[in-house]
Amino acid sequence: MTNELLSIKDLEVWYKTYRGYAKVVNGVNLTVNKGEKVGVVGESGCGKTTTMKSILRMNVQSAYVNSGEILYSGENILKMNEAKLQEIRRRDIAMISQEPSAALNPVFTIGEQIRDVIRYSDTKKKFTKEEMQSKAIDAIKSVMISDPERILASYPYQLSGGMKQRICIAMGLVVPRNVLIADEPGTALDVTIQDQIHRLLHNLVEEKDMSLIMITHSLGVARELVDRIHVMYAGDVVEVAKTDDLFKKPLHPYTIGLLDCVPKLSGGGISEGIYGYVPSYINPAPGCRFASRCPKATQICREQKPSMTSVDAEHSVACFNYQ
Ligand SMILES: Nc1ncnc2c1ncn2[C@@H]1O[C@H](COP(=O)(O)OP(=O)(O)OP(=O)(O)O)[C@@H](O)[C@H]1O
Ligand code: NI
Repeated sequence: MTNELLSIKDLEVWYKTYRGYAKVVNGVNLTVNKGEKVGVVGESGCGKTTTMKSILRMNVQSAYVNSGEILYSGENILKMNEAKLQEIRRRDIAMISQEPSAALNPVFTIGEQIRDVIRYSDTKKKFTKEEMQSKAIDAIKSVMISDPERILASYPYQLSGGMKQRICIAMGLVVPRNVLIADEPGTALDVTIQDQIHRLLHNLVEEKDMSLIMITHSLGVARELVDRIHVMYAGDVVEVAKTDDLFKKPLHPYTIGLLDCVPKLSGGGISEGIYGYVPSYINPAPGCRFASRCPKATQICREQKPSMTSVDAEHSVACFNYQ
């Protein structure tokens, strides 16, 4: 456990809504080791972004952390003062948003924005203009964009969606950091570009020996990119395993349903997927949140929340009736 760099413990995040609290994140546990690539996989609305935004305390005002800890190098980020939190954001952990356009400021050039990231990464050191420009150029080149000078002088609206997403990656990597959180980079893009962006991210993270938390809907994408997978359903982590083990021996009925959605080269038509949808987070039913959609649900599943059980050293599942 000495290798553990970031760990989320029993995190609960609720949103205040006019109908009452939406109890979205329901006691999530998640760990990332030094240099490890971890995936968080689950369908839309299951709380991936809410969980990830909690790490850097970037959730909207109406989000409320009901309980839990987020330990980074042993210190609880949720309890840090503002100055310490800023330092972590500038130097330790970067997050690439699901929406690149929202992450870039429309009134500043790309160059101005990248130079700001460099400038504030070390407030004691004074970078010269030339130093900052050369770092910015290297960052743009590293994400496979040619003509970096022109790009640095451009405004976000002058760039394509794929370029903006690359710029966001460049901004996340321009300062050496320990952890990169990538929230579905590429969802807004076509599949070929998405794939290129995933590869690029994977290679850059490996080159710099950073840890990666990759959020995605798709187990297929996670399989290509990460060492270990956390499967998330309706605010709960329901299964954690090394990527290969998860594919060889999926245990949770939800994971098995998700795997049916991964397209197979051998064909076999379109799978049925998982029937139903993520339940409401306002006044959620007791018990396992997957019970209403689960082919294996029994009485106990509707009454008690299953806790995480280790089946192997590195494989755990939260289910009363797993395979
Ligand atoms: N500001 C908010 N106020 C109220 N509810 C919210 C707010 N933001 C998100 N939610 C709700 O929290 C739940 C989880 O949303 P979240 O964005 O974390 O899911 P996600 O897993 O990242 O989904 P996606 O894959 O579509 O990005 C959803 O039901 C969503 O409607
Ligand atoms: Ni999301």
